Amino acid sequence: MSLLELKHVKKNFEQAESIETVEALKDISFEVQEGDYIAIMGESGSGKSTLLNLIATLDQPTSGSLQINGQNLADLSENQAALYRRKNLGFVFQNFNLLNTFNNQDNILLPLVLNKTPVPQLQQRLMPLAKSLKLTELLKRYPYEVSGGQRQRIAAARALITKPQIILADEPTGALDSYNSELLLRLFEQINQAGQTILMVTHSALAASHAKRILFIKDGLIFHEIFRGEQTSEQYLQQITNSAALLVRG
Ligand SMILES: Nc1ncnc2c1ncn2[C@@H]1O[C@H](COP(=O)(O)OP(=O)(O)OP(=O)(O)O)[C@@H](O)[C@H]1O
Repeated sequence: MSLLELKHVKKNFEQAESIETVEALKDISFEVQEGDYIAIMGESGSGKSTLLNLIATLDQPTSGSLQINGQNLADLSENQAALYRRKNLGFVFQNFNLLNTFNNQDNILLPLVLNKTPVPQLQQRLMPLAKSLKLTELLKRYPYEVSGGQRQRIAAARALITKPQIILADEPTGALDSYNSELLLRLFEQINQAGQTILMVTHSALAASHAKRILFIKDGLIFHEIFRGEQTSEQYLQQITNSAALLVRG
């Protein structure tokens, strides 16, 4: 059984100011296996965030189905969906909301505290993650005392600390310089090798080249798909750049 299965997913938005319906997703079908690392690329407005929001149960499809571990997401009540999100999903989104009244360490630990994780486990989970993201020195400081890139790394640590089965990342490196991007992508690779599944929306060919598989979305449809396979990093990056160019032209 696939971890995630989307069948003929369609999402329309009615616009308040217009009689026209926006067909954000027209007919999307694909499967995700446990341990996959998938990048989703596409022009602005092609439907990437809409797709991620449906998988996150933050929105419902107009038609079609989404199943996770064989469970149809449409059958979940609001409470069950909230529980599913907290237990199974980690969100690494650009608009990180860190709490300025908590120091960085408490911000990262918050999801574990909410899950009532036993206190001895808190530090055991925190320390390796803080080390990989080079946050150890910043733990006692407050979010407003660190840089934007550091804040984003803290938000990523908070999303990853529960070891979610699926990580949903929307432009996780969008606001990061190359040093911070590299740290985050290296961590994504490590946790993927350890078995966590990642779906990452990105505009960056370099970020996408860390994924094993890339879906190119155009006008609400999957336009093209590529796999890393046995290619070298250079060959893969070239293939991504060519595919992205095709997306604009095709
Ligand atoms: N809540 C909404 N109401 C109306 N239209 C929407 C809504 N959300 C998205 N859309 C429209 O759906 C289409 C897809 O938007 P989406 O945000 O999924 O694109 P995207 O590929 O993530 O773009 P970007 O790369 O710019 O973030 C766009 O035409 C957008 O204007």
